[in-house]
This record gives sequence, C-alpha cells and structure tokens, in this order.
Amino acid sequence: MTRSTTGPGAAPEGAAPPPATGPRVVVSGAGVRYGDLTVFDGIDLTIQDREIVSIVGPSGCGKTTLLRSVDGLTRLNSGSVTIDGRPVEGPTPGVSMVFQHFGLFPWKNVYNNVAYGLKLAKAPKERIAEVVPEYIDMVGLAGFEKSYPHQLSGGMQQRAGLARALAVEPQVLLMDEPFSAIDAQTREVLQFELLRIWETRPIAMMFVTHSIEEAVLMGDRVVVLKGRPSHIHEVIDVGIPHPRTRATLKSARFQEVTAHVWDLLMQDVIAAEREVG
Ligand SMILES: Nc1ncnc2c1ncn2[C@@H]1O[C@H](COP(=O)(O)OP(=O)(O)OP(=O)(O)O)[C@@H](O)[C@H]1O
Repeated sequence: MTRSTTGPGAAPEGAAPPPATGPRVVVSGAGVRYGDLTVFDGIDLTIQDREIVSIVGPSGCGKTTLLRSVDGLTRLNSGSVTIDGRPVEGPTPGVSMVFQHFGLFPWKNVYNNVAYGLKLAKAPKERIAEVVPEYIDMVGLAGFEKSYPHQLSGGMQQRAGLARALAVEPQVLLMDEPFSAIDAQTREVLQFELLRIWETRPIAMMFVTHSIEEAVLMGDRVVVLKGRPSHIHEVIDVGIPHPRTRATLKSARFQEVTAHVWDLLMQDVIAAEREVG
C-alpha cells in the first residue's frame, strides 16, 4: 500500500517545508524488470522543485535503479518519468548524479574532473574558466585543482564529485549513497556542507541512503520502499525546517521520525530473515 503520512504525530509548530515552485520530477506507474526479476512496479512519486526526497529500503529493492531511471540510464518497462513535463528517454540535461564511489576520472585532475560536464555540454571556455573555480571553492577544494583522485582522501574525492555534479547547474541532483564510502566524521561534515550548499542553491534532490539518520537529516520527505517487487510502502513528511544543524539530530521530531522509519524497515528485515530461515 502506498500512503503519504506525516509520520508519528504532526509536524512541530513552525516547521515549514522549503518554498516549492512546482513539480520537477514526476515518476508515474514506474516499473523495471531484469529478465524474470521485477525490481519495482507501480512507483508513483513527485519531487517538487527545491525539495530533498530521501529514499530508503532494503538492499536490492531498486533504489539505484530508480535513480538511474530518473537519470535516463535505465529504461522503464512500464510507466514514465518526466522532468519539467518532458519524458525522460535517455541522459537528460539538467540532471546530475553523484555516485557512491565518486565516479571520478582517475586520469583527470580535480579541475578537469569538475570541468567535464561543462565541456561535454560545450560550454564556452570563458564560462568554464569562471564556473569551475567557483564550484571547487564551494566544496572546499581550493588549492587542490591540480591533484589527481588517487592523491585525495575519500571525502575530498566526493567533494570533487559533488562539484562536478553541481558545476553544470542542474535542476535535479541525484545522489546514490554519496557518503557511504566515507568515514563517519567526514560523512557528518559533508552532510551539513551539502545542506548549506543546498540552502544557498535549493534544487530538487533525490538522496538514496542506507542510513535512516542520514535520510531524515537530509530529506524533506523520506520514501520507504519495500516488498518484492518493491513498491512505495510509506512517504513520511519529515517536518523539520531548514536550516538543519547538529541540534536537529537531538530534536524530538528527528528522534520520532527516525524511530518510525526504523520500525518500517525492521518489519522488512524480520520478514526477509524468516524467508531465509
Ligand atoms: N543491470 C542489471 N542487470 C540485472 N540485474 C540488475 C541490474 N542492475 C540491478 N540489478 C538487480 O536489480 C535489483 C535492484 O538493484 P539496485 O542496485 O537498484 O538495488 P538497491 O536497492 O540500490 O541495492 P543496494 O541497497 O544493495 O545498493 C538487484 O536484485 C540487482 O541485483
């Protein structure tokens, strides 16, 4: 069953969602099959402009596949994805992806990795020269322009991955477990840095993660996928205003929503264990 909810209890007084200007991504009746395996079916999801939607669900439920469908990298077998009303039929300008393992070109330095999308889009040289340093600076990599990925820590590589994704000024940012390969302290730093960046340039974002805390911290809504084939089990309105800070992690609402998402996912883990047993 798909239902939208405000989760356990209403959003606290004064908690306002970010100002939205309309639907950016519309996923409608989406289904993907690989041979006999139906990964998901009947997914309906709308992401507003300036909204961060976190996606959680058990391993293999199709979170990455869903992101790839929005990016046009995976074809749907049923349903549709539109961005700003236009059907996604292949890689789409205005959509950027950040990958779990950074996806940087090892033979390009930071500057050229960040410039990649702009060059691909045939941006004028002057524009590239103006924009690339701006985004390198934004993610805190000024001074590392000439470094190659192997010379950087995981956190720094993901900073470069983020700068590359943002430099093309996308309308939609897709993040596939972007911080899961990074140590816990750096991960927390990057979560808040990403939120600060988003606050200055709010765009639609889909954020896939295995961490319930991260899903709630980052998301305006949290989508919980479950089942085989998977479907949307519940959509939770997080109801915590921006800017979010470390204090957010201690707030009653944060605890309440994380506990609720945890309960939803635990039902699935227990059911999967019983299947195996
Ligand atoms: N190209 C492909 N060909 C065949 N099967 C695939 C392909 N890509 C993904 N799958 C299968 O589809 C299912 C969903 O994969 P996907 O990576 O989208 O799940 P996920 O929820 O992101 O998983 P995880 O949380 O482990 O990253 C898995 O069973 C996976 O093995």
